Amino acid sequence: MPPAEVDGREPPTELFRHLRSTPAGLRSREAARRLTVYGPNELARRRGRRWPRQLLAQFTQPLAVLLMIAAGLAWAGHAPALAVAVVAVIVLNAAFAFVQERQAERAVEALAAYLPDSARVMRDGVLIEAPARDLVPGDVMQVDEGDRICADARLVDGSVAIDLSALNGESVPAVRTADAELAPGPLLEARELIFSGTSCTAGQARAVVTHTGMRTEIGRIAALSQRGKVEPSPLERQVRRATWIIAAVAVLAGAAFLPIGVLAGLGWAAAITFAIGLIVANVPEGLLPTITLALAGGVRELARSGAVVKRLSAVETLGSTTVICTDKTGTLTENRMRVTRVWVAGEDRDAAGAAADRPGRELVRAAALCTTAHLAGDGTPGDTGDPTELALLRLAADAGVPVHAADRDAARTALYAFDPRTKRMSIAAGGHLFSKGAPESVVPLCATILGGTRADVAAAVDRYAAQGLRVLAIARRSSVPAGGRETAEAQLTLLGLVAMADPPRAAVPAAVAAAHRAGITVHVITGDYGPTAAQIAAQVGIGAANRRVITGAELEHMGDADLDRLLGDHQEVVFARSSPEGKLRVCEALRAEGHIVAMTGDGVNDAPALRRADIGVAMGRTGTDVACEAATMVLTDDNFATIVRAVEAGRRVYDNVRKFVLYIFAHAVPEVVPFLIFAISGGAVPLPLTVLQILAIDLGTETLPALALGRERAEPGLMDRPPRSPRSGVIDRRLLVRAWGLLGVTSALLVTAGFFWVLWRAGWHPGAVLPAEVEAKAATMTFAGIVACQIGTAMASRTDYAALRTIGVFSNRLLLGGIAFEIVFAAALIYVPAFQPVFGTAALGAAELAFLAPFPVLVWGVDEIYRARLRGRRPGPKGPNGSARGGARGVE
Ligand SMILES: Nc1ncnc2c1ncn2[C@@H]1O[C@H](COP(=O)(O)OP(=O)(O)OP(=O)(O)O)[C@@H](O)[C@H]1O
Repeated sequence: MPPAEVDGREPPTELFRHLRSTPAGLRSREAARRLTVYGPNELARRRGRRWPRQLLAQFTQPLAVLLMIAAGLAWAGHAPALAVAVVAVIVLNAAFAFVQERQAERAVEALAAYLPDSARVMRDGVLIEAPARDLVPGDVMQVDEGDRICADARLVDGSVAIDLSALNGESVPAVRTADAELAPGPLLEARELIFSGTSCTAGQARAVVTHTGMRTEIGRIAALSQRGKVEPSPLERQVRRATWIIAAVAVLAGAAFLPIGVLAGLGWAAAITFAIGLIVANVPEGLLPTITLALAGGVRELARSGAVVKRLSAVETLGSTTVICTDKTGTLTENRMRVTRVWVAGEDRDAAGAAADRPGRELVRAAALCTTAHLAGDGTPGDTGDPTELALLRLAADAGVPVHAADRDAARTALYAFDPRTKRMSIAAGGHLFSKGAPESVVPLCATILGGTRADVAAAVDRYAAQGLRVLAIARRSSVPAGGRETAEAQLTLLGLVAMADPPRAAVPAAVAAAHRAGITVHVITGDYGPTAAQIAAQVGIGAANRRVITGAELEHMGDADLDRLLGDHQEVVFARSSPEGKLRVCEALRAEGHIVAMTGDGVNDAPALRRADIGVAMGRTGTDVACEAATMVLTDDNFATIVRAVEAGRRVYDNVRKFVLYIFAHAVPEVVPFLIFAISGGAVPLPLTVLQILAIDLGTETLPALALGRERAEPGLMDRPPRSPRSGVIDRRLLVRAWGLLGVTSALLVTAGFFWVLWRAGWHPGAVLPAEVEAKAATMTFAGIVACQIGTAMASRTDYAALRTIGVFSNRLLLGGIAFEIVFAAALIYVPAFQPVFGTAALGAAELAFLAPFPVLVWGVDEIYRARLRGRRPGPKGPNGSARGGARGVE
């Protein structure tokens, strides 16, 4: 039987009774049973089908309406075949766009699975990490600074500050405490309650879960999670604008064709038909959904390689990243700390001999007591807590003075949590105060230094730091005066120093080098000590010879102009002992200089900088939920190398979008030129292409190769180029010149040659009237010629700069399949007798096919020459002045 409904405002003992739970939590069998009764702790997705409306929207969007008007005109103009064909265009496009958008949506929704929420709950008397969806009423959960709260609960121990902005829009954190006076009033203001959807910004507490899933306050308000909202990216907006411009040009061109066609002797009805055909052919209606799908493909691929982005547009921003500001611990390094040296009783020892005498044992014990982490098996199934503290607990265990978590926690009478500003933490136990933290923070609070002078301590710190070791000072006080943290953390006795190694991740040096080749500057912003951070930076190749180290204090005193000069100086900087404000300042200074900044962070205090950066990068493993919420991208492996991979994926997706835009644009010229010839000749030349043939190209032969180009692999040299300027549009002059001027004109020449060749062979001369079969054959030659040229264009579009052989002529299987389909489709229209009268085609003979055969190679070849010339002219990316726009060339 499920426990009684509670409102959570009862006193704890009563609440536990009602919920049939205890401060030690539920047994896992009972929790599993409750899960089947209450259902998973999730917010139900909006019910009801959305797809009918989404599908309908495809038909009511402006381009579809434009095409419908065209169909109506065709019908009114007694061209029913054309009207039906245009309606087919509309229906097929809508279906296509609908499917693509659904896929894109699904890709973003699926991301949630990569970032499962979890909570720490007591099960069978042990604190474990469980999926948030498994929480049930009666569970006792622990809430720490930075956690996202995933159920409504009543505090039973401790106190926390809660950011309730998701529920009431109030951005000032509210204090919630277990022993608050019970007072009537609105639920959200109850001082003993915490709510799902809010986050903990400070403190630590335990709470008993009262409501889960849709029964929580946020479930009731039905404010659904915003995660993964699909919003148009700058790229999509640009393409939408371009689509409109092209549609307008097509309509204008169609309208201009009307009088020209009539003058050429077409007659009004035929002229209108052709005008409509031109419009329908040139409106790039399929472009936008294809781009959305390409971005979604990028999102999916990034997620698989460890970078979960929250919106499609991030993929494209990533591609233009110019600066990465990374922290050190866990991102550049493995975050697997191991104490290697200690300084105690005036001497330097290795870890094995740390506790050889009494001062050593006292140091090691004090360090281990001043922790809140748990080693595996010591109250938790796996290691939990700060790796720095785990290293201290392990040191104590290995040195023979183990500190057990349960004894430690029982003995503790006060906890002054780690403060990233002061960089130290303290606890009180057994009448003593124990402090540990950064030496600059702890040593000044010490009245006594055991085993040496302050100068000895400073020398030891620098010696360790120069080896890249992280140094903690450990101190003790034999009394705990009343009066709060500041009074307590004074008059300390320094017991010694502990130095720990945290080796760089294996993949990082190569990733840093790749970032440098790609013209990206890497700054380190870390809480650690300058010389330690500088040593790690040197090990992974950040900063090379002119690496600058700026401490938090120096940054604070630095004026804006000096900071701008420092950052604009083409050198990589290590910001050590940095504060969250410092991080934000560096971020803003870089952005003001026009940089696209990717900034990592993990703590609650990093949230503002993560929000301000172009790409806020949170650490999925060790980062707090608050940081993950604020970030645009979450790394599931916390690895710096993944950021660089994500930049590469962003560049590739952007490149691929350009590839299919190029491909789709290129056909306009060979389609329009034959009409122009017909019109300019005043009808002396037969019509080179029927309207339905144009539509067949647009709809039938072209779509699959275009999609396949969106899946092209990275081009060699992709990461040897400087970052793309964020101001440059996806459709730039170079693209248009290449699409229309080069590929388009070449195709138009070939296609026209084919057309006239057929006429010439039949003995045609200007003004001559030929049999209908000959005219049909000539038009079919134009049609087949355009298809053949588009095959060449597809191959040419596969690379932007590189020669095709460097990526392999046959390496894009999808494209080969698309081309095969294109050929079969075109052949069907040409040879199937039932289609011939509809499309105005006639069978081509061996001679015509032989004439067409070189077309693809010629178009592709011309583009190969163009790209080869481009490569010759472009400054080599690895040249001495590799043109990294605004990027420091730290290491070459
Ligand atoms: N649990 C801890 N207890 C006491 N002091 C700590 C603890 N963790 C870190 N420190 C001290 O605070 C300093 C800054 O730590 P912080 O966690 O802010 O940065 P970090 O992990 O070294 O670097 P990064 O910002 O690159 O992740 C450390 O160099 C250390 O001296």
